[in-house]
Amino acid sequence: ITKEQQAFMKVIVDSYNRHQIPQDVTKKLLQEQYSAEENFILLTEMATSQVQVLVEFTKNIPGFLSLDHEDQIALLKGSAVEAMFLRSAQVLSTKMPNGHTEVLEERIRNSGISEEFMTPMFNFYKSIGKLHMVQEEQALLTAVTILTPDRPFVKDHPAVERLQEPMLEVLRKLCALHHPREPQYFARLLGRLTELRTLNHYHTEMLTSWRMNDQKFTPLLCEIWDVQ
Ligand SMILES: CC1(C)[C@H]2CC[C@]1(C)[C@H](OC(=O)c1ccc(O)cc1)C2
Repeated sequence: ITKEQQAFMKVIVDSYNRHQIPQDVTKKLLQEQYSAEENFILLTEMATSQVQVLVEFTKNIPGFLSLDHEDQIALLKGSAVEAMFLRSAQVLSTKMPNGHTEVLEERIRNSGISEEFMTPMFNFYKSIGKLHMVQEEQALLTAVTILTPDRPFVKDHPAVERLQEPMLEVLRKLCALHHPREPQYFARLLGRLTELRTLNHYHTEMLTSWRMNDQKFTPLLCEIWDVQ
């Protein structure tokens, strides 16, 4: 990894670590009582703070703010669900003190999300956990996901590709460095991005089923997912 690639990576990793989910959100997971409404409110807080963290992280991706402004919005809206699942998969499979993970899983299971969405979501968490990604890989994989050129309404594809390519190159080198005995590790990481895309569909279903039961989202979530 060259000197400038190291500097490039440091910007992304520091930003990824700086913008963690506020402790008060995760702390509440253990305290609040245990009804479907309470659980939904907690998940709403969690999702809202994850979107805020996503926006901050994205702004620090080298070159992102020099993209066309409408394309910046299109990339954020197009990747929000995937980035959220990626981050919560990492939080769930690594950072959570044990006991938290089970509580969070239980709250997710009892928040009015339909069962058919649960399975693919928890399968994804397990498949991410099994990869034992290091922090740099997590940060870069999230940045690669955000800089996906073929999101809906993106006008200047080549400009996004020019940002994503160096990211992929650094990620490839990182994988070889941290997983020397698994030559296919990088390919497996990118395979997770394909699995992530399927979750977009389930997520839309989940939002719709919540709306049916007249559940309230926050303005930020309404804006990023064009609901209400
Ligand atoms: C862990 C998750 C990624 C999984 C369950 C909670 C999440 C933070 C996310 O919740 C929402 O998207 C969501 C959207 C709107 C809302 O009011 C509440 C949650 C789906």
